Amino acid sequence: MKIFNAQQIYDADKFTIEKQNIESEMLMERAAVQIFNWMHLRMQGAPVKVHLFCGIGNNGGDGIALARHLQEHGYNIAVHVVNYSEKRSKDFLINLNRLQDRKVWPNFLNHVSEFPAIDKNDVIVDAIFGIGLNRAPDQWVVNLIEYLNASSAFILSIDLPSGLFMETGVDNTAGIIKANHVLSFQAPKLVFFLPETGVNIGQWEILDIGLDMEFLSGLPTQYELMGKSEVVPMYLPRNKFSHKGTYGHSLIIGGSYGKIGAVILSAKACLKAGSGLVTSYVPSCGYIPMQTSLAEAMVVVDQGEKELIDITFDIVPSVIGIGIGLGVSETTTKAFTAFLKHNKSPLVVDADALNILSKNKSLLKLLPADSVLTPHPKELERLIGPWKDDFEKLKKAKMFSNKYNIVLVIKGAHSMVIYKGIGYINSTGNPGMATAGSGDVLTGVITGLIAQGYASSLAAVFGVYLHGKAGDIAVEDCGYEALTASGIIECIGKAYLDLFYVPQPKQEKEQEEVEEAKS
Ligand SMILES: NC(=O)C1=CN([C@@H]2O[C@H](COP(=O)(O)OP(=O)(O)OC[C@H]3O[C@@H](n4cnc5c(N)ncnc54)[C@H](O)[C@@H]3O)[C@@H](O)[C@H]2O)[C@@H](O)CC1
Ligand SMILES: Nc1ncnc2c1ncn2[C@@H]1O[C@H](COP(=O)(O)OP(=O)(O)O)[C@@H](O)[C@H]1O
Ligand SMILES: [K+]
Repeated sequence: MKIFNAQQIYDADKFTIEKQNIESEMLMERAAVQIFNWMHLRMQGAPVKVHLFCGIGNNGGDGIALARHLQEHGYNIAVHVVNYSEKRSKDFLINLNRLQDRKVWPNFLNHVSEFPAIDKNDVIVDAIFGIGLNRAPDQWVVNLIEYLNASSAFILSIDLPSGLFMETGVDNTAGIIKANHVLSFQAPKLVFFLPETGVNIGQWEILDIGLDMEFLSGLPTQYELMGKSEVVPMYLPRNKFSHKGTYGHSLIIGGSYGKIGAVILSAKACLKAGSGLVTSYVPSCGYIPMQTSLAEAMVVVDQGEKELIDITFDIVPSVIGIGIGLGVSETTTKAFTAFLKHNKSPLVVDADALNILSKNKSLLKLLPADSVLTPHPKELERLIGPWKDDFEKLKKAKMFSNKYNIVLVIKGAHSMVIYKGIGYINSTGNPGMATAGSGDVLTGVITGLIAQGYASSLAAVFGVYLHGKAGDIAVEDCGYEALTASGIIECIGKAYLDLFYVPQPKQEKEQEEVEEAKS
């Protein structure tokens, strides 16, 4: 699913209005009706107090139009206009008049107003600012936002939580609504997925307000949300007459004394992802643990007993995953440097190999084109330097990826793959995956996909999706706390199966169950 910037949404609004030959307030009406239906379905006329806080732009207009529908259906509403500017939008005014025609008189708030009392059981509709916020809100509006956040009432934000900018970070985070639920128009917004801004969003949902799909699908975007329908076409089906050589030979290089487990996890995940053959390359102390815990993998040992000192081997791997459990000693750094100088295989670089690259930036140019780097945020900071907010982080990450011609996987909740200026945002995964070794599993999965012939950028996007989906499936049986990296590996197979799972219509399923019970 494409993620649009504010200008693209305004352009789509304009195009739709012209093509459908409608007034702009019709779009606002569609938006308001959709939100009303959403609320009505859940509230079923309940006499809960609904406070609508409406700005004076079109986001506020949505709120005012919604108030009319709620009032017409007998809901207990209070409308507060957050009067932060004289420049009321045309459609806001149209809807304000319609509301006043129905004898609903909003409470106009300004910098000297006392804020209305709100009970924790009330519902707040946040229609203060939408995608049009272009400077920090005045202090009294920040105070109001803080007041609403502190109320403990359920907050439903329209389009996006007020106070978030579409294309830059926020200095004063006190001025951002903490939404329990966001109803966003047409497509999710980038800020929903970034760690600094995403924390303000509980759940989000998309409402279709009928913006022209042809126009939207023709827009080039810098970000894309990758769900099942985006990744299924990447899947490479297997050929009946294939053999293990068809699916490549992965080499997993890493490990040091006390960290052989990382290589075991990675190699196991690589096999489960479908690599035809897997060899691990470890210091000699890793020989027995590798051979006893993973029968399917071959093992080549380094001359070093406790760490890698000379990375040489006589196999020709299709792809190499390197860095897990490696350590950053001077000896290993030398061995890694020498390896990079003669290596010709595609690389997936993780963990300590990234840390060595960060300390020796001149090595970056030795990476083969389209190598995949998988840093978590701390490793990323070591590679690209600090950032002032998530938007600057993305800008720097894109520059880094372009400069070295690499695929960058920024790990975290909603891991993002950066490649050729585009950010592919992952939709799977859960907080149970914040556990030791889950990154090692990801390295194995991506390596295993490249071995099978996936282009490295596709392997990164598809691999991140599968890894997260495996975590989502695994967590269903054990809960967040008990999820382990091994648990994720066990569900890689189910994550593949899920790609092609089509839920059965309920009736059909029930019928089958009846037949089964009869027989
Ligand atoms: N026809 C349309 O364009 C539609 C727009 N929709 C709504 O319109 C919203 C965007 O509306 P607007 O562009 O009017 O913008 P907003 O309502 O988000 O912002 C209000 C206006 O206040 C001004 N402003 C920005 N920052 C300010 C600040 N810190 N202090 C004071 N004033 C500030 C801006 O000039 C902006 O136009 C969307 O988020 C969505 O909710 C929906 O009604 C659907 C259709
Ligand atoms: N809250 C979360 N939601 C979704 N995925 C997560 C979350 N926390 C961590 N992950 C995933 O788990 C993995 C953790 O990797 P990493 O930090 O390298 O762990 P380790 O070094 O222990 O292997 C990444 O793929 C990341 O995206
Ligand atoms: K809002």
